[in-house]
Amino acid sequence: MTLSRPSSNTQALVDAQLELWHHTLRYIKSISLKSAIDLRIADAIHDHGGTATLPQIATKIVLHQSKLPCLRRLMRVLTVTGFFSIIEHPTDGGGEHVYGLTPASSLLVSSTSTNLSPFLTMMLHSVTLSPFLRLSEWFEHELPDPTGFEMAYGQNFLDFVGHDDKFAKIFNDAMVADSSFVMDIVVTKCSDVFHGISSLMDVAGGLGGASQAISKSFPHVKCSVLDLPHVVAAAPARTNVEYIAGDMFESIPPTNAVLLKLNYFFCTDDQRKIISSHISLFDSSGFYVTGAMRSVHNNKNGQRA
Ligand SMILES: C[S@@+](CC[C@H](N)C(=O)[O-])C[C@H]1O[C@@H](n2cnc3c(N)ncnc32)[C@H](O)[C@@H]1O
Repeated sequence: MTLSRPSSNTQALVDAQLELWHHTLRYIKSISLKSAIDLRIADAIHDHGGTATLPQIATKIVLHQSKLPCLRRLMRVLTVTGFFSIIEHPTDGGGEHVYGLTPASSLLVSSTSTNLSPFLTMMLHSVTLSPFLRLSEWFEHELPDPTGFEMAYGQNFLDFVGHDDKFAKIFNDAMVADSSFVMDIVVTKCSDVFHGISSLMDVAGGLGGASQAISKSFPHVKCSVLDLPHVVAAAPARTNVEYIAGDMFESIPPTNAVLLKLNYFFCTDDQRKIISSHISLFDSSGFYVTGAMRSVHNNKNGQRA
């Protein structure tokens, strides 16, 4: 039996359907990544010397034996997307795929200082993701309020973190992971921004990971962290960093330079305006905002320095 070729119209229709499927199922990439993080597959490969077969991975993770074929399918997704590499293919005579780490999955190995798993865990958590499922509903409401997050939970992101101990731990671990990763790069590659300043206020600086890295590399900069009282109460003792309990929406203590690391990312537009108005009150020589690996340095007149 010979199959007749589809007409160009039919082909276009089927191509369009395929494109829709691709767009619709794109989340499989993120969900597979989340599974790899939760199952600690990168650790399993790393602990096995950097390369491992499926049965070797299976001995290092929590997996029901009956799910081994399913793990193989997950690894297929994760290698096709380039997240893990295939070092060796099985031969005709049998054998197993040998999997290895890529530069991206190397950043999920928990024993390294560049481990970003906690940050991805927070970003792929159902608390963070579920408001996006209601994005179209958010478009029905008049600006400025509520944000998508507020619509889903009745409070803004930072308040939610303050009221939910379990998510707060996930969130704080995420911030510590991000700080230890990014600050190593900031203090070595962007050191010029710290010259010529004598004090720095890390506004909403959490447990102070960023300030500690700055203080260690630039001892001439007096670093302080401003955060909410319950966060400051958990801050590490005996560091060169001063911890100040306060509310950034009430006031920000005067300082030579301000660091706002990741805060703008989580603030509403109104909250950003309040913070900016506090900062503009004092004679600050620097205003650093970091988020999504971008860094801005403005002088007090708003000009880029
Ligand atoms: C996105 S985290 C950023 C933490 C830190 N800058 C970092 O990058 O690791 C937000 C921080 O804002 C703090 N925060 C929330 N509301 C605050 C407020 N009103 N005043 C001061 N800090 C606040 C939280 O406790 C949390 O530590």
